[in-house]
Amino acid sequence: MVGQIAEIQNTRSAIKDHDMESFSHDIFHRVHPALLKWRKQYAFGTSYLKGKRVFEILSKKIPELLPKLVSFSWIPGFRFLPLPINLRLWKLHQELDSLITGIIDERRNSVKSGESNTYGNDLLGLMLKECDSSSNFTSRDLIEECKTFYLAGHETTATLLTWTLMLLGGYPEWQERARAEVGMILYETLRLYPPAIEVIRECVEESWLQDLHVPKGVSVSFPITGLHQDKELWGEDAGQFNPDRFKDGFSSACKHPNAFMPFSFGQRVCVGQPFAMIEAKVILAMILQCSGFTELPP
Ligand code: HEM
Repeated sequence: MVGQIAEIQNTRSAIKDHDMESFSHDIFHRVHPALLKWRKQYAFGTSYLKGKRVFEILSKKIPELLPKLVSFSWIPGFRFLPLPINLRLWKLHQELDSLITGIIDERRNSVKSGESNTYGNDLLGLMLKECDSSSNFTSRDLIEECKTFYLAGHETTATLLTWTLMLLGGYPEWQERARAEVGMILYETLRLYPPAIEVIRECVEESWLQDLHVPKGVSVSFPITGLHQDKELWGEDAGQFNPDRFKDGFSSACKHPNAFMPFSFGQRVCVGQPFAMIEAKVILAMILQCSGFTELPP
């Protein structure tokens, strides 16, 4: 039992750290050597080990400072004061910028030096082409987009997989069915434990949400977890793990088509959604194929 939990925890830390070397030993090598080629395909054309410090800053170092920063956020102009916490934050941002600039420059230089004749067709290559051909997409935008992708594509899928393994440990009957119905299981996990627990939107014009007045400029938070576990929308078993509710698609799983929104909705819907689902399905299929874990302790 302890071993099974340790396996889940190890998998989480392997996924979370994006330490693809150890991850490959745990998962790829034990499953199918043909899958090893996937280790070479990255959005930024560089190994995750190179991006490790970027991940560390975005998902550990900056979040560590957040509680303190939030507690001072009511002081007008606080973020501009050269206090130790702000200095630390600015330094981390500087380091982040120079790491990402390094990755971008490396790609630019490979074309300049003739080592390669195109920027390539991965995410960074496509963004670089856009940056060179459009005045609307500046080098600053490029750096910020890279940061968004590093952050948005990292913690979310790892969290989804962690909760999926937790739930499969708690509901062993679903481990067998998972081989055929992995999609439903992932959706049900996303419903119960959405990695993004809320989305925030600024109201650009005075609006009414039924009888709730929302003045222009006010930020509105949509609590995704609350929406996903609302009994009025999902029925009395809203708090239970029941992937079967998705067997006929989203529309029949719930009373409102937009009540399931782990990837948000509308114009700013997650651009990584199809990628994240494929990534999660492949990793889960590989884990199920090679792991022997069955039940979690009561
Ligand atoms: C289970 C995995 C994931 C979940 C639950 C998730 C969830 C979300 C949500 C809720 C948003 C909207 C945030 C907002 O509007 O405030 C979002 C945006 C975004 N996501 Fe994901 N995401 C996941 C995986 C990924 C992956 C793998 C990538 C990249 C490879 C990615 C890239 C992005 C980007 C770039 C945005 C910003 C889109 C925009 O503002 O136009 N996400 N994601």
